[in-house]
Amino acid sequence: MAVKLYQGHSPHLSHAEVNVVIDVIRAFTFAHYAFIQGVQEILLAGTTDSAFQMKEDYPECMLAGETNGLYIDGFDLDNSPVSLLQVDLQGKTLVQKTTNGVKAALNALDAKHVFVTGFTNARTTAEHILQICGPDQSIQIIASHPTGDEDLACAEYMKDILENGDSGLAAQTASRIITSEAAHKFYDLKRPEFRSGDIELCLEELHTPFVMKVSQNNNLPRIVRVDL
Ligand SMILES: O=C(O)[C@H](CS(=O)(=O)O)OP(=O)(O)O
Ligand SMILES: [Mg+2]
Repeated sequence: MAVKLYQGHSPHLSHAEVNVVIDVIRAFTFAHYAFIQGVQEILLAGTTDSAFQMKEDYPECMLAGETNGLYIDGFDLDNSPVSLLQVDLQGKTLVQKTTNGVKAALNALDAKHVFVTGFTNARTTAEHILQICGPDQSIQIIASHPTGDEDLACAEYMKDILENGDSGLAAQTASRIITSEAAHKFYDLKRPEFRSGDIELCLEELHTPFVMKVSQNNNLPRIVRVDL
């Protein structure tokens, strides 16, 4: 199984059997918790304007996301997984717009299967890929933060599972996440808009029986839940 790692919003990718886009802090941890809270699907928006356009086209949907990590005026939700714990999203459609993960996912659609995950669903996603891929198939893992270590650590963790069947890197990966540059602001008391609880959720591997796959129906990329 050929597993290659990339970093950034738009690395030069070949066509592959599988692309996995990683965003630990916080886009795809947020998405994971949204599915746990019952969301139906998550449309991917590359810009704030396109998110508002989707809201016009689909008035029932809810807008979620951030600019520079902060809530966007006119959105229903920000990009905080903690904020979702009290929200019932049963049957809802979200539109998600974020700085790194969503952009990288929109640039990684040229593959037979496209998955997204944070650390919370990384092992489940890697084990699913082992089930669906043969030994000669190509897998590309994209760490979406252009310079951060959190997504790269998670990508290396998944690569280890894919190549060695298991990984003893979970604790080391969690340590790299919590000490990453992107995590610092969540522990800065001068920045109350960032909650340390978000990082705690980003660090906890969950054992939920589904993966998050990007479907490209009618040219509108969306994350859907695939039950295992
Ligand atoms: O919302 C987030 O945590 C980040 C914003 S920043 O890179 O930390 O400023 O966006 P994401 O697309 O989830 O990495
Ligand atoms: Mg991130």
